[in-house]
Amino acid sequence: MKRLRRTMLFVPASNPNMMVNASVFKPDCIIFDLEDAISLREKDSARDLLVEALKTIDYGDCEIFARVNPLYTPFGEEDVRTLVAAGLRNVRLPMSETAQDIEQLDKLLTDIEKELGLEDGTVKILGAIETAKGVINAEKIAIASSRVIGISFGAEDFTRTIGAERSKGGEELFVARSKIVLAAAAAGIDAIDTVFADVEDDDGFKKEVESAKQLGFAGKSIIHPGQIRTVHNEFTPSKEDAQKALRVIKAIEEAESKGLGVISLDGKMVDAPVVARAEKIVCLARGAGIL
Ligand SMILES: CC(C)(COP(=O)(O)OP(=O)(O)OC[C@H]1O[C@@H](n2cnc3c(N)ncnc32)[C@H](O)[C@@H]1OP(=O)(O)O)[C@@H](O)C(=O)NCCC(=O)NCCSC(=O)C[C@@](O)(CC(=O)O)C(=O)O
Ligand SMILES: [Mg+2]
Repeated sequence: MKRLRRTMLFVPASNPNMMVNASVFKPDCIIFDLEDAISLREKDSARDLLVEALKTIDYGDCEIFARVNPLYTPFGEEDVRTLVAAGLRNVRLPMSETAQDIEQLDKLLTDIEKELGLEDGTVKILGAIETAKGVINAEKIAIASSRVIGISFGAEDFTRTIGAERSKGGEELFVARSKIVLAAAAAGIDAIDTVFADVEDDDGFKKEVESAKQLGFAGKSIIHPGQIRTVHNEFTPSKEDAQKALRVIKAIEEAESKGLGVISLDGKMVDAPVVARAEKIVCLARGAGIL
């Protein structure tokens, strides 16, 4: 079954309280952060803490990622080596700007897997795109390695690199968000939308979540457990939609057995794209336990 990545909750890897409690809130994914939420002084101690957490805490069904430091920093390679040895299987690479950035990580992972006796390709990559250059290269980043299971958008750094302020309407983000969705769709991987930093602005957050769904993202990076419910509500089909999708699939199966490829159901045409959409709804609904 396809993994749901509706919510990816950032948790600073220097905060034991948050690290222990993160899965209680039931995000689909947890991203332990070693990059921007961690000061230079704490880089080594946060990595050590995360190793302990990976070895000792049961995070249940949550998919675990670590946002390592970029490989061009003094910390990146050490982060990847130490954490994979401790059991990490998903690396989020910040500041992914070119296919070469992903290829460099891919090669490092191949070496580490060999050293640890792991199967080649065990560790997956999520390419975090957060600069103008990264957005321009999104298609190449998305297909740079078979390890890439998704690409994400980081609007805080992106607006900085294009010299814009982040606005409530998000006009400055529109092209980049769409380009990332298209690149992910063409590669057959997930696109994950940006964080929304104002944890007290519920209305603004809801609008941004709605537009993320409308644009085609699979989910959203978030920074606070209070943001989980809004995202899950938007990205989970209702029971009614799921039942309707099942009827569509059943109807087309019956039609196909009679040699028909297109039919009418409740006065609406059902053809291949409608069926594909219905299958996606059923898949999401099953993953979320609705069906
Ligand atoms: C914002 C705040 C400080 C507020 O803290 P506060 O303590 O005031 O919040 P409260 O409301 O008081 O918390 C109530 C209870 O929830 C617990 N609780 C809160 N947050 C929790 C959490 N995340 N995980 C588990 N537990 C949590 C808390 O421990 C407390 O538990 P308890 O004491 O037991 O009651 C906090 O949330 C936080 O640190 N967030 C993560 C920040 C972070 O990681 N930033 C980096 C990633 S973005 C970035 O880098 C930009 C990017 O790179 C992105 C890209 O590229 O994608 C780009 O460029 O765009
Ligand atoms: Mg960033």
